[in-house]
Amino acid sequence: MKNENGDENNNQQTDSQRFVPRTILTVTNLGIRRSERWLFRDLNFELKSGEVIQVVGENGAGKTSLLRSLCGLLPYARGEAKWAEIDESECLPLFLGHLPAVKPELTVFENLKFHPIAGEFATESQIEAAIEEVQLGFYLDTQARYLSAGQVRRVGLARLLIAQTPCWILDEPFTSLDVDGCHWLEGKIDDFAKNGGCVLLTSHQSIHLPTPPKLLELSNAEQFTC
Ligand SMILES: Nc1ncnc2c1ncn2[C@@H]1O[C@H](COP(=O)(O)OP(=O)(O)OP(=O)(O)O)[C@@H](O)[C@H]1O
Repeated sequence: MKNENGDENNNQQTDSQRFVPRTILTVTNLGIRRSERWLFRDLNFELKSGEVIQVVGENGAGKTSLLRSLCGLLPYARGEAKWAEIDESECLPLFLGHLPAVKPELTVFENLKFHPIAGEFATESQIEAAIEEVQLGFYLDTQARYLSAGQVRRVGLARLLIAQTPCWILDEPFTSLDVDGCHWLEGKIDDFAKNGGCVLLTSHQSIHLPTPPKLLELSNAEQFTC
């Protein structure tokens, strides 16, 4: 895979690395079909600790379908997606979808507390700290229905701060974020990878990290009917 500059890239592998690298996800000959069409048939890649991979491609190329399949939300038609074994104290992976899955009738706090993956091991003070960090402290007990689109996105992203997982799967996580929010999220992704996390994400915008993400390209041109 190549980075945004077109160079071969072993990103996030530095001398100051503070973790033992391991392969978190191995994708082999993966194929996904929607209706009567293959989106892709032979996708192969690995996601390792410390890596950030950005899935890119035109609208309809299959980026969301890929992420949802890897998280078990959409069946794939062929091939294999194998996750590493993880510690009991971890869960795998944390998926934030294109829509942030924030329940409007729950408060900001409750949306974190009752999230089945992120909320499982988090204490109340960790949840409150996460809400402060995404600048929603004032809205802690406010029902999410009263938040703006960017604030709803921030509730979803706050889950990243409390989840005990080595892997984030993020579908268009920058959607609705203001400029400061985008910078903040880029910083969080960079920190997470530097500390041994791995991130697979889609974004139609360039992501500015000290080491550019690897690019995984999907193409409409490879789609065909069957
Ligand atoms: N529920 C569905 N049933 C049938 N086909 C679907 C369904 N959802 C998506 N598709 C088709 O699958 C293809 C890939 O969609 P997907 O959402 O994965 O693309 P994407 O690369 O994420 O696009 P975008 O950049 O627009 O978000 C599209 O052609 C779409 O029409």
